[in-house]
Amino acid sequence: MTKFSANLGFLWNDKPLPEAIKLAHQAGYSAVECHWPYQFDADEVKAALQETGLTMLGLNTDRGDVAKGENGLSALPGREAQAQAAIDQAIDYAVKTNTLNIHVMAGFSSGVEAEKTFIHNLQYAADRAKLHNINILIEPLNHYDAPDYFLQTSEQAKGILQQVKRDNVKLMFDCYHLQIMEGDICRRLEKLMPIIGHIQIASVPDRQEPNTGELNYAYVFSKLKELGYSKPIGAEYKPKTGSVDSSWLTEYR
Ligand SMILES: O=C(O)[C@H](O)C(=O)CO
Ligand SMILES: [Mg+2]
Repeated sequence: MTKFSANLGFLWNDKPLPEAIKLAHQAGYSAVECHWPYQFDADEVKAALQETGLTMLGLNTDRGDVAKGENGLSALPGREAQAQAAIDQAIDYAVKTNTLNIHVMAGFSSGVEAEKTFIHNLQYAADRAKLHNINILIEPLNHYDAPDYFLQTSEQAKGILQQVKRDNVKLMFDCYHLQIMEGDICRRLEKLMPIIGHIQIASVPDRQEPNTGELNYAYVFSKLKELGYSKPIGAEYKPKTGSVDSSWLTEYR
């Protein structure tokens, strides 16, 4: 049976996070994940997780000054202090809510110095997260939604992970972004499985319910089953009608 995690950055994101967790549980999700939970009291989030029995699979580091267009800090040379403060904040929240993974956001940058900075900040994050059994994730984003984002492909991510040299830093394989940037999803899943920490889905190209669009997720899920992947898959999509309808879940379970 394929299990799914509700991404509460997109699903029920008009509700307070503790309420969204309960709605995800009622809708039949096996886990939850979020984007930036920091405005919500960690104790209340933890209580909702305990009440529902759901696990929070992931949260993101702060993006920086969003009004100025920032989308992460960890690959920005000269911003190490802020990037590491964002990592500390994420670890603190993850510890309080028993969250399993932290997505360290790179930001808009490019070049050798940006890569060195990203690797250095990832090592900082990995060593601190390890003390709490938390994994660090890095995620390539597609160049339509996040033009000039530092990390754009799984090949680039693999090279970064080889240089970071920490076993608790993994790839967040978002099928939506990687279908747009590289395609060949099933072969890539197979090849990259040893370094994959979490998988996310949405339809391509509209980023809506996964049972529409150019990617055949029934086939992708059968491939994941064949590969022995049994963790919940992150449903990170924008509901077509604006309100969440999880009836697509029954097609894949
Ligand atoms: O947009 C995504 O795919 C993400 O997973 C995210 O964490 C925010 O950029
Ligand atoms: Mg994603």
